[in-house]
Order: sequence, then structure tokens, then C-alpha cells
Amino acid sequence: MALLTFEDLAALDAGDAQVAQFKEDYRRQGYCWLPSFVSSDVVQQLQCEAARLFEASADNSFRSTEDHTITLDSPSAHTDTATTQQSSKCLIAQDRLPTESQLLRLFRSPGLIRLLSLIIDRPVYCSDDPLGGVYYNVFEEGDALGWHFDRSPFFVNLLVSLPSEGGGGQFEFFADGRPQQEDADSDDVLPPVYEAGVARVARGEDVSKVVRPPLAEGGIIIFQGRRYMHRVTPVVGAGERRINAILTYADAPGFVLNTYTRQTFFGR
Ligand SMILES: O=C(O)CCC(=O)C(=O)O
Ligand SMILES: [Fe+2]
Repeated sequence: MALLTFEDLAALDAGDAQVAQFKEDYRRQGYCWLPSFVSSDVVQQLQCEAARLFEASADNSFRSTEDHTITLDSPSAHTDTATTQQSSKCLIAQDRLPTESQLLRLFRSPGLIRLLSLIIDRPVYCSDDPLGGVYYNVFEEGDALGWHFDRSPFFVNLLVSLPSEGGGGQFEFFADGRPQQEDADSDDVLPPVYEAGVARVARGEDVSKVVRPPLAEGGIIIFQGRRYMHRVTPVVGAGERRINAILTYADAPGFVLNTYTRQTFFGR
């Protein structure tokens, strides 16, 4: 596929073959990949910005370390301990970004919002959360995201800086998507047969359908995180770092995080 920059993509129309391909990828394989979404200059600016914020003050980021189930609940006495997952990472909240940040500009750009709406086939709006609208994730040695299903239907993830070869920090997902639920309220319940399958993957017993999309710095992955179980493998090696930015969009204006989520991931 020819590499399309942000400017090329922002100009695409609903009837464009490229948009149809992204839509089809997203629907059929659970994700679509926009390589080189931002130019290498912008990638470098974002790398510098994130590193500067991260290193300038411990107050600029918050480290969360959690044990959780694959549906992101707290493990209880009834949880199969072999499927309990560990996640740890540091987040740099949106309110720590300088007003002139390219990441803020990208997050709010009408071109990206329009493109997303076309790909996922419904209107999307920027999250209004002052901390969790758009934020950097920093994974250092030993950090990872355990296997999980997201609470929100999709995520938009810009890869800013990847560890070197062999340094881990790989995004992986289980190719069997969870069956679509008729009843939106039952969304957190996994059908028993399906649950047995994902438990084998979460226990590391079955990797036959684990997919590792080839991601690269500067690209964006739009992923159906509530339908497909996914993880980020541990970062391996002193000094290795993985930095990505999550851009949060909602199906209605005015979305904000609840107090619990803000406390857990941003510490305030
Ligand atoms: O950073 C990634 O590749 C995955 C992020 C993710 O799973 C999440 O934010 O829920
Ligand atoms: Fe996720």
C-alpha cells in the first residue's frame, strides 16, 4: 500500500477506495493500520516531548500497577489465578502537554475525526476528559499490559517510540473475536465456550491464533478492543522504552472518565 500521510488521509472521501479498504480491515480483521500517519519530523517531536515530560519531573506521570482479570475486573476468590494478568505502565496526562503540542493538534484535528467516523461507520467526538482525552503511555523494562478486553469499543493508538529488536513491548491479539452481544448490557459476560478459548490464550497455552500486527513508529492502529482480547508483551532490557499515545473518542460529545478510572490510571 502506498504510504499516506495525515494530510493525504484527511482529504479522503467516503467513496474513496482507500477508505473502503480501511473500513473492511477494521470490520473483518479487528483493526486497521495507518502507517506513517505522522511524518518522521513529527514523530521526533513527539518522542522528545514525551521523554522531556517523563524525565523532567516525577509529577508529570503516574505509574499504575495492577492485577486484573481479562475483562479488567479485580481478581476475586473465584478468579482462576492462572488467567489473572499483571499490567504496569506510566501515563502522562493530557493536562501535562504544552498547549502547542502536536499531539493535541492531531487529537483535535477535524481530518482525523472525519476519517475515524468513516472507518468505524458512526460519528465520533473527542473525549472531553482533561486528563484522559489524549495521553502518552510509557512502558519501561518489565512493564506490560496483560491480556484484556477494553471497556470501550475501539482505541486509536499512535506508536511514538518502540523498543529495539528483541526488546519486547509487542502488541498482540487473539484472532477469535468475541461474539457480538445482542444486549448491550451483557457486554461484560463472555459466552462459556468462548471463555474457555480465551482462558487458554491468557494462560499462555495456545498461541495458534495470536496475531502480532507489524506496527511501526509514526503509524496509528485503530483496534476493536472490546471484541478482541489483546495485550502488550513485557519490555525487556535496561533502558528499553515503548511510548505510545492513546487518543480517546466517544460516540457523544462531553465524555469524561469516572473518578475510579482517573484515580487508577492518573492518580488524581
Ligand atoms: O498500546 C497498545 O498497543 C495497546 C493499548 C491498549 O490495549 C489499551 O490502551 O487498552
Ligand atoms: Fe486495551
